[in-house]
Amino acid sequence: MTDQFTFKLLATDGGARRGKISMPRGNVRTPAFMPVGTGGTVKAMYLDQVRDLGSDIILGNTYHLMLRPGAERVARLGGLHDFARWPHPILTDSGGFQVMSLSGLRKLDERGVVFRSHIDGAKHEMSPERSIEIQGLLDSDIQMQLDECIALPAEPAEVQRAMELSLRWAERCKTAFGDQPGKAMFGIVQGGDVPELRVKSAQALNSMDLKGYAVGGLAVGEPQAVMLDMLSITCPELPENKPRYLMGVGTPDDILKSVARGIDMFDCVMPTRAGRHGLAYTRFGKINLKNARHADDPRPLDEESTCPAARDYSRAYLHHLVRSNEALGAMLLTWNNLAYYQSLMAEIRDGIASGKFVDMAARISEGWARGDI
Ligand SMILES: O=c1[nH]cnc2c(CCNCC3CCCCC3)c3[nH]c(NCc4cccs4)nc3cc12
Repeated sequence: MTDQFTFKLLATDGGARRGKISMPRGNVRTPAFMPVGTGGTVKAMYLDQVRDLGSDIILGNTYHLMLRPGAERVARLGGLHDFARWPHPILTDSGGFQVMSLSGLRKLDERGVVFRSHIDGAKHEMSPERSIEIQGLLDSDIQMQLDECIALPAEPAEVQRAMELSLRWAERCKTAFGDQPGKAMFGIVQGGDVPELRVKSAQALNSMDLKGYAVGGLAVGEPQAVMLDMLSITCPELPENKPRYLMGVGTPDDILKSVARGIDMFDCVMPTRAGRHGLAYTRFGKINLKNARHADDPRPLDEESTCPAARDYSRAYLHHLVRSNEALGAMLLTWNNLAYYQSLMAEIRDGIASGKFVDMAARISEGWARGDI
């Protein structure tokens, strides 16, 4: 048990890192995949299942929770951990990214973002200070700075403006967060696909001596090669004794290639959202259970999996559930997908610890390419 927030680098293998984040509510083995818990729940899952799959930490969704049921109400009810019955670490985002992608009428300026709720149209103001206050009311263990993430491609001048605004907001978030020993506030590196802006953003955040660093502004429409190039430029500028979180990433292939470039933490809606849309992630690649070719297939998704959803149900049955829009279809495929992602992360952690990351990554990628699934 610890009352501090610490990161320990346990092993490296090329650019890949094996580490451990220690917090009062528990430890996070890195590289880690963080399931997205939107309204304090990972959709279509019980949180006990999420935990049993090997998830050390989940994401709380600040934008949704501040609108409904409200951050002050969650605080009155004891904070998000008690509210959702998840006693382990929670990382909350600032809410800013979803304001930009979910809410209607919005205005962004130096003070922050003014927007209308997509639920009832009510007007809300989100400043860096208010975002940190909300994340504190949720009793979040890792809080994210408010930032401005712009879609790519974008004009370099626009990339620079958003990056410099995000740096000023990082300072304000650091001040608002203050000194909370068992918790962390992570800065977010911006700079789009412009190398010198990425370096400038990383170096400026570095000098703020934060407890962790996210790489933002990626997986927003650019090709994977551009994303990977930006990681190769950004990660070396970040302190090696602090965790690095690549926001919104990604596919299993994205994760393998990003771990190889020094990333420790990932979040992505893909495994959960895809599960609700009939898509199964397996070690043989993706399988779309909506496809009629599965209608008579008695095989499970993966008979060697330890996850019942992958091992015990025929593809024919899963196809039937998905085609009939049965809730159990979404439940079983979400369960399978998160189990696959967490098994991939466990294999990655073992590969790094045994100095076999490159061979392991090659073997995993060949499995996806096998086809005939
Ligand atoms: O610079 C960024 N700053 C802040 N957030 C970002 C996010 C959201 C990460 N997941 C938040 C979760 C919080 C809890 C609820 C679910 C989201 C990104 N997601 C992506 N790509 C995936 C994308 C998803 C949608 C459009 S692009 N790039 C991102 C870049 C940034």
